[in-house]
Amino acid sequence: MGKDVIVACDFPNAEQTLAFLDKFQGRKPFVKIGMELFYGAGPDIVRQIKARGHKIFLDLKLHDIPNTVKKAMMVLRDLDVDICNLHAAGTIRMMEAALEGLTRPDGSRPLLIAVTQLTSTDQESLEKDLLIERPIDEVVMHYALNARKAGLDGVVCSPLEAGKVHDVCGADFLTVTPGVRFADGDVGDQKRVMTPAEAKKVGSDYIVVGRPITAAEDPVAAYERCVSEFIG
Ligand SMILES: O=c1ccn([C@@H]2O[C@H](COP(=O)(O)O)[C@@H](O)[C@H]2O)c(=O)[nH]1
Repeated sequence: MGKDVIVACDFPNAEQTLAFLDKFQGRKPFVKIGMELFYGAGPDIVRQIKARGHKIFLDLKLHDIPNTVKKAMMVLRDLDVDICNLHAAGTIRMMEAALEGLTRPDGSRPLLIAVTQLTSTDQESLEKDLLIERPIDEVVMHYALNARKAGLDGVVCSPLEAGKVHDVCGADFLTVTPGVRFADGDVGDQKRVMTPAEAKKVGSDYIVVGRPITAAEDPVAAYERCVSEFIG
């Protein structure tokens, strides 16, 4: 898998999502299906988008006891997506169990990546809300190393941490980075952000972009702007 822009399709139902993807007329952006769409439209939305030829990152961020996560991954593996994820905070054992569950009887599986610290978290909320009194990038590196130890393929982090994750975990360890905004854009609830051009400079493998594209007056032009800044 090479560098790419993943579009977060945070819509409440299949109709709005498919109408949005229709605007791309023949282009097949890499699609992220998150909780809103998956819970609103059900698993069939994965099959519908896959059948249209898109790659899919299923962003359900599992976080539970190892047995429950393993069993849930055994269900998700049959959806045939390209990337699945979970929270690294669930422990190394939970991540190992997830990997076991996601692996099909023939040995194949989607890529599995771990959320380190949500890009809506900053140093203040880390300390005050979560009582984690270490620098946020240190926490991200610790969770990334745990994910690598568990055998995962990479992490979700801010582009701010992508370079250091590669230094610590290796160039092949994937960095999938939300928290991306245009220089002239609204940050919203995101806290650790970079532009697509900055994410390219620091070596993010994938940028995940939602509202700057989905809420744009011309979503296809906004997508093209991301592609040209990030990939060139
Ligand atoms: O740390 C994380 C993990 C996941 N996300 C998801 O990415 C998109 C970002 O959407 P924007 O509209 O570009 O903010 C969204 O679906 C999040 O659930 C994240 O932002 N940060």
